[in-house]
Amino acid sequence: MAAFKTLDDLQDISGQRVLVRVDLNVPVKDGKVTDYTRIERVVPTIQELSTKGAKVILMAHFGRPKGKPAEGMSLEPIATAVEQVLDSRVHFAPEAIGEKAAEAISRMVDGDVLLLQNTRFYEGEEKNDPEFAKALAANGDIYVNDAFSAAHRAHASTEGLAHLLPAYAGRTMQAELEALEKGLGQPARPVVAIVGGAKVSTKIDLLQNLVAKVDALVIGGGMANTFLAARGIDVGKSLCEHDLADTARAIDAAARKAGCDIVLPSDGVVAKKFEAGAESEIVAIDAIPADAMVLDVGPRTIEAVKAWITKAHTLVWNGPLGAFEIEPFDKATVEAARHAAARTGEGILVSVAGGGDTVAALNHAGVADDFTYVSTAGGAFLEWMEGKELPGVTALQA
Ligand SMILES: Nc1ncnc2c1ncn2[C@@H]1O[C@H](COP(=O)(O)OP(=O)(O)O)[C@@H](O)[C@H]1O
Ligand SMILES: O=C(OP(=O)(O)O)[C@H](O)COP(=O)(O)O
Repeated sequence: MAAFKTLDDLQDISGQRVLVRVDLNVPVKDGKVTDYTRIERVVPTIQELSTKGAKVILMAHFGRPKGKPAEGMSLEPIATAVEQVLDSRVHFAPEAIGEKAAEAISRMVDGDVLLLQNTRFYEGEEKNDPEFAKALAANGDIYVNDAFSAAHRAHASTEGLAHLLPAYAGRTMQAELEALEKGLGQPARPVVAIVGGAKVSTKIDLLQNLVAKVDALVIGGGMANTFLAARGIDVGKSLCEHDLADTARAIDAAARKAGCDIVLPSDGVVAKKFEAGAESEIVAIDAIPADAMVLDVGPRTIEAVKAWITKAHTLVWNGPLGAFEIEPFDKATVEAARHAAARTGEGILVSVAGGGDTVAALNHAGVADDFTYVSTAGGAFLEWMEGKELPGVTALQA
């Protein structure tokens, strides 16, 4: 890994405006943050810069608002959550660029912390538009990227800005890369990956290379339905991206070629509604009712997943096996997590898990501290595992 500058290289920054890219894309339910891990992980960088007298200007995205303001995706409530964790005032600017942002920044005194509005409220962010990056850069003297979990995105705030201002890696960016290298640089075999969750279209391509790196790929969550459908199974109303059937088949073929076992659910827990208290039943995977959706893998699959964890010496995990936020659909994720934690405790398994919701799921299972390493990153972690370049990291090395 080519070196990048870190906060150790930043001397005498009192009064400087430091634009810090953080990942505040945290799980939220009924307007409340349900897992603070991502916020907690950026505290060291914020505090270090603030203590050194910098004006700390946080940039982040929240959700996928598609380039314009969207209801429920303002970062304003997240500023309050950051404030709680930091235990000191976090100001909020209702815009990320332009007059309102500049005005809020001009009111900052040394050591202040301010959060800018969701960068994805602007088309230029995801397009990595140089004009948008310039508009962001106009409000800063220095750029720090502490969002490892968004480093797989070549966006203006994660990549473009690094070319416009003196650029440094934050403490979390640094710690994540070091920990992943230490845990997974030379993984002991067998290596088992578990991939689940809901971000099917953005993660499915990663599996094509991942199968060459692991001995078994266990697929659960919404991701599994797309593979099952590609194999001709009727998944009813389940979360499924039918247009990705060819991609799923190509991954199946790549796995066969690489000698990687693909492990798909043999049974599922289905319900007609995705809500607490919804009636659910366990069905064989080829007997999913047309009007129901699979919200968790079933007990036979849980045993198969646990058997793979037992065989493994290294486990990489992104994406819950089911919709763990709602009982009883948390069962598979909780059981697999507890089993992996126990094997880790016995010194048999190196377990590395990542992703905003995956971390929340491990916290829900009460085992986040029992894994070898828990990354804040999901997609970025998988891309790192694949050996792909992460644009947000590469830009810091330029
Ligand atoms: N079978 C399923 N159907 C619908 N949603 C699911 C299913 N399994 C898991 N999920 C959802 O996937 C979400 C997490 O996915 P994702 O964002 O990809 O994970 P991460 O944030 O850890 O990278 C959770 O909110 C969970 O409810
Ligand atoms: O939550 C994130 O990624 P993750 O779900 O892979 O952990 C990051 O904030 C990136 O978000 P994105 O996948 O909408 O670009």
